[in-house]
Amino acid sequence: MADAVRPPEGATGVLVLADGSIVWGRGFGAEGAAVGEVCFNTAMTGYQEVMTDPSYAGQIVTFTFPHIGNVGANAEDVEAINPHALGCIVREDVTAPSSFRSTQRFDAYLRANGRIGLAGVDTRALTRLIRVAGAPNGVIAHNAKGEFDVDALLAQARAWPGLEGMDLAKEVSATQSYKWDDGLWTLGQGYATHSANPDGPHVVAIDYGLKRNILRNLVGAGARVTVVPATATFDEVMAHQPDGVFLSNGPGDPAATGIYAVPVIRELLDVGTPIFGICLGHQLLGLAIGGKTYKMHQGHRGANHPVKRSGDGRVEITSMNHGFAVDAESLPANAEPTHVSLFDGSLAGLRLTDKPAFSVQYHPEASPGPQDSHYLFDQFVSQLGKGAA
Ligand SMILES: NC(=O)CC[C@H](N)C(=O)O
Repeated sequence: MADAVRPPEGATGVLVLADGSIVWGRGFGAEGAAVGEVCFNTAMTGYQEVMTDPSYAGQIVTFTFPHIGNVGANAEDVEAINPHALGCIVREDVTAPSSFRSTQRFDAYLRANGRIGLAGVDTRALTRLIRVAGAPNGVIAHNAKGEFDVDALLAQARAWPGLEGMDLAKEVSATQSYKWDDGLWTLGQGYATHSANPDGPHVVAIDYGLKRNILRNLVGAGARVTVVPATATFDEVMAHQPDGVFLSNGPGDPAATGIYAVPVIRELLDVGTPIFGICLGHQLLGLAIGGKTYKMHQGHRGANHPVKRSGDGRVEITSMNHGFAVDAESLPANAEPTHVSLFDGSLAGLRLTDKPAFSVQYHPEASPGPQDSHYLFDQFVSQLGKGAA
């Protein structure tokens, strides 16, 4: 590679894919380079929630919606204290924020948090490439002087092992347990926060990379919540005397995280603890009961994914963010598929027929996204009894 890799005039950012594709653009946010899997998200709102969702650790997000950054950034719409996605790729340059809730420009927010942006990209073409070829590994880089060593970036993209087999939950999880006391009531168009019901059932949430809005919804449904690290043992979970255990979402390959998570979940199932899992938590429950997970071609990431409920045939519009899935064919006889994706027929929910455990592949906490599936929090907390709201 020689002349072909000189940046075009004005290019201050680049995406280099492991297949040798080079996408030039204008860098924003932090300068530097980051390697990961390049995926796309079709949501039209919620870029800050997406960037801070720990499930995106190890990933670079292409937003298909062309105007990203136009409502700025604030301290309330975060799903974790810092962004976890490595960077983002967008069509239009980030503009000055137009929202009364904004406290900072989105590009300044990314810069302050060490995350790289790349603007001016034909995100439709990139999305088509990902759809056809599958989510590629790549490097996103930003240099204000437009100086890039493309050969080195390509070597970095090719050397990255990929998400398959990677346990990232341990890296994003809390390392100490803590109580969560911030609940959420949805009131028509808006919401109000409130403290946990001191007499509510106690939910212990295992943090594989959890989103704050899940905790708000658990408290909103009437629970008291204690969060424990991903590596908590069965005894450590039980020491909190849970009425129910929540298995969180999170990044990486469920099979890799399952090496330490599955034995704990199996013991919880054995003693009959009620369990609710979301996304990675759903995949880990699937593995714990003897099912298998697989890497999807390009995954599901967006806020308008229809799933069908097998119970009553109704359709829920859901928020999704996953690149792995539980193989429905691998489920044992005591597991019933409860939801299925109407986009590709993949498994979107399951429940056990002989134990109080259920899970969904999608994100019922609706952040960002539709609220059709909020009922799952009530379903979980109300079965725990003891004064649930
Ligand atoms: N949101 C999540 O929990 C994602 C789960 C898993 N890391 C996947 O990509 O499928």
